[in-house]
Amino acid sequence: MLEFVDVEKRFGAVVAVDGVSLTVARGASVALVGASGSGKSTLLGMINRLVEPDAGRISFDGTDVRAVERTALRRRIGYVFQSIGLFPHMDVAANVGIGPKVTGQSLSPERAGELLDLVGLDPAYGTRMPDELSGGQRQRVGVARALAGNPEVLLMDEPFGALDPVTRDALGKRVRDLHERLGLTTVLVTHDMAEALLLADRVIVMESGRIAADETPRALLAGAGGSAAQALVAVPRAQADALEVMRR
Ligand SMILES: Nc1ncnc2c1ncn2[C@@H]1O[C@H](COP(=O)(O)OP(=O)(O)OP(=O)(O)O)[C@@H](O)[C@H]1O
Repeated sequence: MLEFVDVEKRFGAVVAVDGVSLTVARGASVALVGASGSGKSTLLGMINRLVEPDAGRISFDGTDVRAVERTALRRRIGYVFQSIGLFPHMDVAANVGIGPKVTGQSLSPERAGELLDLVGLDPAYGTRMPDELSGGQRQRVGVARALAGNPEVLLMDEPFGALDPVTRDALGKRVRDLHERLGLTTVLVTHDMAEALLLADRVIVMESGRIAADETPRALLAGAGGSAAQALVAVPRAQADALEVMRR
């Protein structure tokens, strides 16, 4: 579904993405993890042309993304990010329908309601204004908005970063469920290795713009992936061990 071939992106002297080659199969659920500044968001943003590479090629469903018009590409690729950026003067239903509206279509209230239901929000929230929602509810609206164009791919950049742990867990599970039900190909950027291990089928660890490891959660938990990956896995493992000791 997605292919990167020798992709490079520089910002002045900084090499944000340094010769990445990668394929993502249709239906895969991939997490991108790594330290701050390792190039995760830049790599993600090149898929829907928020960021243009300096070298290399990115294909979506077999076509070079540069050959696809940006609005057409973004209809097929839903995008959710941390500061979700709902339009404050538009109600929730209008915010959910903003993508189709940009391409000259309109979303019926029924469809907006269906999308809200899909992300676990009461369809009656469609008439609320964004400032009448909690942070978690706003993120759910962001996911509904990303799904409004029936995308094949869902890109998520730290979508749960600002949420409390309980809401974060619930929304993570909901997104994983939607991934299955809608047959999406999902790429999730997260700082949280535990989240990556629990939600994705494949975990890619970025380090200084390169792929340091590309493993299944099971392989990572069994010790694969090298030192950078294992340093990240050590954090949730140590927490789980500490809790287990307290329980005894
Ligand atoms: N628009 C930009 N202009 C200049 N430098 C940028 C820009 N976007 C990213 N960078 C730089 O590129 C590098 C990679 O940034 P990127 O945001 O991709 O990392 P990240 O792994 O997603 O980090 P974080 O986890 O903190 O979001 C960093 O050094 C960053 O400062």
